[in-house]
Amino acid sequence: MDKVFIEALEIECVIGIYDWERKIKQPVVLDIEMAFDNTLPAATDDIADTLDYKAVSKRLIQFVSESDFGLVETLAERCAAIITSEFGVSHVRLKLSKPGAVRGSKAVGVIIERYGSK
Ligand SMILES: Nc1nc2c(c(=O)[nH]1)N=C([C@H](O)[C@@H](O)CO)CN2
Repeated sequence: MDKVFIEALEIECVIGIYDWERKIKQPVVLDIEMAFDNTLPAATDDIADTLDYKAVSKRLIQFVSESDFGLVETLAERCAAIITSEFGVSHVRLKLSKPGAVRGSKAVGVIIERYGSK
């Protein structure tokens, strides 16, 4: 399966279940793999025939930076839903990391895979 990927997209947002976390912004990092067909854009060399990683990144930056969920699970699910519903992606694997959330770890978070209707 061909994939477009976005690696280590860091975005600041309100995220966390504790009172002190509701008052600050913290970074989350997204690693995303999205199914697509590489053969058509490779034949036409036209951005209109592919999944534009810049457009996906801009949409997620807008959404995540304005979000204020408690759990990383909720934020990850909502990001995956945007990718499948708004960009017509048939399969997405999304890793959402929260660096520095647990002392001694590099990051914690969730990895989810979701399928779109297309
Ligand atoms: N599975 C999860 N566990 C925890 C979460 C979470 O979002 N999902 N969040 C927290 C706190 O917000 C933590 O990140 C603060 O350091 C704890 N466990």
